[in-house]
Amino acid sequence: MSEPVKVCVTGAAGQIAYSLLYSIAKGDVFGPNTPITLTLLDILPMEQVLGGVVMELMDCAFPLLKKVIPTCDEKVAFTDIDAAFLVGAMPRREGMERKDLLGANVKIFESQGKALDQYAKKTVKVVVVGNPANTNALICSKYAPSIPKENFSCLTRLDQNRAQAQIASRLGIANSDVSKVIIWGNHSSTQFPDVRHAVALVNGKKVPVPEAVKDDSYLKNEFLKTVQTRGAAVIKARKLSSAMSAAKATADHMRDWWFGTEGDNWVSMGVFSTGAYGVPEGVMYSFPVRIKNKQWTIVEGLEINDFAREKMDLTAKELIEEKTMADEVCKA
Ligand SMILES: NC(=O)C1=CN([C@@H]2O[C@H](COP(=O)(O)OP(=O)(O)OC[C@H]3O[C@@H](n4cnc5c(N)ncnc54)[C@H](O)[C@@H]3O)[C@@H](O)[C@H]2O)C=CC1
Ligand SMILES: O=C(O)CCC(=O)C(=O)O
Repeated sequence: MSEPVKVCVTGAAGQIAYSLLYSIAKGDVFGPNTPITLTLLDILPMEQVLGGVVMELMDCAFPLLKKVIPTCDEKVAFTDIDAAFLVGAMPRREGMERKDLLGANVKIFESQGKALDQYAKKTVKVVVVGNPANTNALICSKYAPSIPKENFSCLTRLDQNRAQAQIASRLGIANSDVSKVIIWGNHSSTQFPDVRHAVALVNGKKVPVPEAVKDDSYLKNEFLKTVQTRGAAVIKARKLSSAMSAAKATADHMRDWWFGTEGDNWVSMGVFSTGAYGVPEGVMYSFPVRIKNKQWTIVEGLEINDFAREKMDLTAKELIEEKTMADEVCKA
């Protein structure tokens, strides 16, 4: 067996972590032969709950799990880690937009950015889940200048999975028979779920999704709205935000970053924009990426029509506004 991968999960006493820790410890993310040591960060009032999570992890008797360290200290949580799942943040409640969380959550990511900068390996891979995820990831990276910007990302895989599942259900095919769905932009209700380049396997044949669905109006309206507002719909129904699906998507995100994407397939990740597809530089924007040797590259050359351009610009505008607000919060 190889050396253990050192993994930190923040918000470890919360609801997403409850599912995510199971997946990580079982080997779904770093592979079935990779031992893991876990540091679990949460805040002091959650210390007792965190203790319960540690007991349960122990009682699972996972073969790969070598050590579990619960802590409320960022130094202990981040020292020498290889991968960070930054989940810990306040979730929104009914009636709120995710950016309403900026005031409360952005400071967490300023502090954790500084701590990652000081204590984590420079090769650490960071996925930010806590909302507003794109802007939190941007702030975290800003305050960790010694770690390459490419090592920071935010979760839009849940939106990708939602879009994929909607199309599969519409076509009556398996989820795995839909690929190359793209999420552009912010993990918010302005995101642009784009299936113009997506492919469906129908009766053994690969067909472009728009051709298979045969309903442009559905794809431009109902489908878009359903994916954009899925988080709010779950909150309305559960009175709690998505957790199982968020954990599954987080595990998918890091697994693909760790092991790479297959063939010419791509996945969506929020990453630092350097201007691809006319997206403004300096925001964390979700793009289609291919991954090799733990490095992502944005898929080039996809055609952007007027409809897509408008949607992509709208979500970029929101991210620029969030960035300004976040910088103000950090200055205060
Ligand atoms: N990007 C995405 O696709 C998704 C993002 N989310 C977001 O993930 C975040 C967590 O959601 P849940 O687990 O449902 O919330 P939760 O409230 O169940 O758990 C959050 C945990 O974070 C902890 N926490 C708060 N401040 C912290 C700090 N400074 N350091 C470490 N831990 C801290 C809390 O004590 C709590 O245990 C929320 O912001 C939610 O909106 C949720 C679903 C999907
Ligand atoms: O919608 C929210 O604010 C919480 C969970 C979330 O981000 C989602 O379900 O997409």
